Amino acid sequence: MKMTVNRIRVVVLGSARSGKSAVVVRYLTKRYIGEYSSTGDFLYQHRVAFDGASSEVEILDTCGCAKRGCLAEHLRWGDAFAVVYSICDRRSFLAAAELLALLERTRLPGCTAVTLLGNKRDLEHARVVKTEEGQELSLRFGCQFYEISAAESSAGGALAFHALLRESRSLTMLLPTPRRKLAAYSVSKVIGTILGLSNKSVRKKRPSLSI
Ligand SMILES: Nc1nc2c(ncn2[C@@H]2O[C@H](COP(=O)(O)OP(=O)(O)OP(=O)(O)O)[C@@H](O)[C@H]2O)c(=O)[nH]1
Repeated sequence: MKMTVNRIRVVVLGSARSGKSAVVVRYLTKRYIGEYSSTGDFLYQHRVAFDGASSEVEILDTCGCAKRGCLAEHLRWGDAFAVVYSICDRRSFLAAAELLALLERTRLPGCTAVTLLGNKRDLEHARVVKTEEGQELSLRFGCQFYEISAAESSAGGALAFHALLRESRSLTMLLPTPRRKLAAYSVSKVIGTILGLSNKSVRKKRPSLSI
């Protein structure tokens, strides 16, 4: 049987040092590497097969210090979003809440797969964000929620990414093409309005690095 292939673009957002790169690399390679460059965005590409279909997945690991203009581009570029915070850093949790609110304002409701990831679960002794707070936040924004540890295991992150990809693919199939085009146009306009940018400045600029 011939498999159909679709493309899913995932954007990983969150504060600096919340563990975005560790989570992405753990998911893609099953390995944990302690330190990563935080000087720019990284684009990874891989292919996954599930439910009898194959997807070309592009994962954009964003730099936590990204400027607002970059954020607007990222929001427009992505089909699905993983918002990462550290359970040991309340500011990263508050930043995650702001990102979810921004996603809600700039994407058409019900058309975008989003997951909230509370990372560094292995550091229980340093926890400052309760599991219930993550659950409540995800309920408020109607997104998925997982607490994971990139350092400890690859299972939690893999579960979270697969669930995100599955939801994104289902949404793509449900949404007829003309509506998808309309969604992208509207999103670009809304972001431009919120951040005071022209349509031109939020056009996709593809990061150079890929594996
Ligand atoms: N204990 C523990 N440390 C982690 C975990 N995930 C990441 N770290 C550490 O947290 C620090 C930041 O991780 P990064 O993956 O670079 O975080 P980032 O969000 O990509 O950071 P920026 O690139 O600055 O935005 C590094 O020292 C990682 O080793 C985890 O699950 N547990």
